[in-house]
Amino acid sequence: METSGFTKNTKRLLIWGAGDQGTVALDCALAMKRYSRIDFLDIKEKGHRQIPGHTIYEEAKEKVSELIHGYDEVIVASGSNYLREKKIAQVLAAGVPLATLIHPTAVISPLAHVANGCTILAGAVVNINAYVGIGCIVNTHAVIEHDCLAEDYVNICPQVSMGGHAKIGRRSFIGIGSTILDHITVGRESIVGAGAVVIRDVPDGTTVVGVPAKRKH
Ligand SMILES: CC(=O)SCCNC(=O)CCNC(=O)[C@H](O)C(C)(C)COP(=O)(O)OP(=O)(O)OC[C@H]1O[C@@H](n2cnc3c(N)ncnc32)[C@H](O)[C@@H]1OP(=O)(O)O
Repeated sequence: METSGFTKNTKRLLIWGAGDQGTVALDCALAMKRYSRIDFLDIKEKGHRQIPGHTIYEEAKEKVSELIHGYDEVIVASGSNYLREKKIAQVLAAGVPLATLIHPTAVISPLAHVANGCTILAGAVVNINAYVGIGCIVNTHAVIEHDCLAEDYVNICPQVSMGGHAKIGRRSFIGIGSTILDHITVGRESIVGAGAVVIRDVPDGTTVVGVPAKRKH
């Protein structure tokens, strides 16, 4: 697991995205007691939101690189897998470290791998030999069982359960409360609807819903 050197309350964090995912990231970062200062970056149209105690900087293209260099770590907080990937690429290109936010109540096996830029929320479990790629969201109380793979930029919603050896392809979205049986693969850029039970492999670019999950027409 990469935690980029735990030091209490000394680092400055920039959260890129001040929407719902941004405030959830703030909550997680505060619980970690790792950051001395936490601010936001977002586009102006959304900028009427106030988050007391935290500055929301306007996201102007030409200023992004300069601004993020004023912080020790950046987390990209967007529910869109595409936007997260795009913005993470900008952060990496600027040479600023990505934060990895792991809520203190999440249980991560020391033998699991959580890549940089992930947000792992309260009560989530990542079990032994599981691998979670760059920029994933593992939401509240999701369970990623032993030997699972979540490729880069996956969004795993609250209360999702993945049985052992299940796999989720890059940029897929796994809806709230769904279950992926052990040894099942969900392809890349696929969507699993809320509450679905996935009992067969899902091809790339496919949306499935229901119990058992079937392709949505
Ligand atoms: C912290 C957070 O809030 S994290 C976010 C949590 N949110 C989620 O997990 C939402 C996940 N999204 C869904 O489940 C969505 O319904 C999707 C992506 C599967 C489909 O969305 P859309 O393409 O907009 O589908 P739409 O609402 O038009 O429904 C199309 C059909 O699929 C059915 N359907 C849609 N979602 C589901 C579902 N989860 N389970 C079963 N059937 C479904 C609808 O009933 C409808 O059926 P009909 O044509 O027979 O009437």
